[in-house]
Amino acid sequence: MTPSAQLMAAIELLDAIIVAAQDGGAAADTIIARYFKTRRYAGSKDRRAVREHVYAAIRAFGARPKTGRAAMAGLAVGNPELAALFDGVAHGPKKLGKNEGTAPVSPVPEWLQKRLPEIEAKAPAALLGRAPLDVRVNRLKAERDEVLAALPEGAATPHSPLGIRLPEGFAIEAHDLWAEGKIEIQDEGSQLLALTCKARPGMTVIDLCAGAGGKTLALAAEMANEGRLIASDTVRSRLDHLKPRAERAGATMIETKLLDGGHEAEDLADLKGVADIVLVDAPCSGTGTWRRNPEARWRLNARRLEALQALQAHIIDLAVPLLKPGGVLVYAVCSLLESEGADQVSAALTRHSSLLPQTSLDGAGRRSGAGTLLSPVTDQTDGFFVARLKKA
Ligand SMILES: C[S@@+](CC[C@H](N)C(=O)[O-])C[C@H]1O[C@@H](n2cnc3c(N)ncnc32)[C@H](O)[C@@H]1O
Repeated sequence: MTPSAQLMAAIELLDAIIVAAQDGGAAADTIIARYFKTRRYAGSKDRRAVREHVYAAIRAFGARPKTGRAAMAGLAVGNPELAALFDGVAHGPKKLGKNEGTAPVSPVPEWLQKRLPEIEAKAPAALLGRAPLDVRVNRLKAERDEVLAALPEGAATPHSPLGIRLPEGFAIEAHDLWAEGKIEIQDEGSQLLALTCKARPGMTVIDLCAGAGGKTLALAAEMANEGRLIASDTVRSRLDHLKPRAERAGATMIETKLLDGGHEAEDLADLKGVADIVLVDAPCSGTGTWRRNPEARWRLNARRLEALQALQAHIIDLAVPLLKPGGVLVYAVCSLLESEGADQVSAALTRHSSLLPQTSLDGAGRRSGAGTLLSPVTDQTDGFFVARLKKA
């Protein structure tokens, strides 16, 4: 493909990604993969170049652009090399009109800028930079020193005792260590969050919003496969992904429980009062994970955020009755917004007088209300809020 044809492909893809973000359709990565499936003539260099255009636009524009052309024309402002690719020849985009293109204003949507903590609001570039590749050593199968010796490209993560940081783009899934289940791809922030649960062998632990089980696997390793570990979620396909991952990791103790959204309390009735720990890794805005998922900014709006906050409170209320006396609720969101973190916990403490906040995350992050906030700006992890609440 010529460079201008690559640009045209990026414009077409951005059109599809913009519509999908607006209508809750497929993720950008899925749209890109589908696009190239039907265009076998595009080689790996073409794919890389097109992807780079697409993600440069997604990272630069906090607010969703109107069209793919508007996005790329905006990026071309002050970039004569890119502007020259609007050459009007076959398979390329037509020439830029006079004054066409508005440069991106901010990588953070205006309505969200005001809601971010000051530290993050002042450093939007760090929220949208490229994330390193972190892996967690699976204690069920290996020790960190042994894995570090086999991975000279890696370095121990600063906070998690199980983490190894690799250069961005490192092909870890092609490595024997991954195939053997000795390591799992997991951001250091997620690792710390799982460790904050302090799950131990013999305990009963419920991972209430388990998804595909990233944290469940970490909990199984902390529990050395002894005790009870229940992974629940309302989406079957997510729980289905957990099975092969658990097999690879040698995590044999996990029970899965599919919940019927809206009727979760009935589905969880048999677990009332049994849990030493309930982890609520709640659905959220994802404002802490823009480095990996920058397109999330184009999907979020104030109404969606409000709905997520209501769901978070609902799931906390489902979790509390599952705790035994002395049990701990660990509430977490991959968000930097106080409304989903500190405020959510403060409201939960008001609703549930049996809960008492405990210290979470020694040595990493900063205090945020009754919990701790990890941030890409100050901790070089994904952004996470986490709080430990003990039931009297
Ligand atoms: C942040 S994700 C969890 C990620 C997962 N813990 C991990 O480490 O990979 C939130 C999950 O909550 C699930 N969820 C949404 N509503 C729920 C509900 N009412 N009860 C339980 N889980 C729910 C979503 O399907 C989603 O998988």
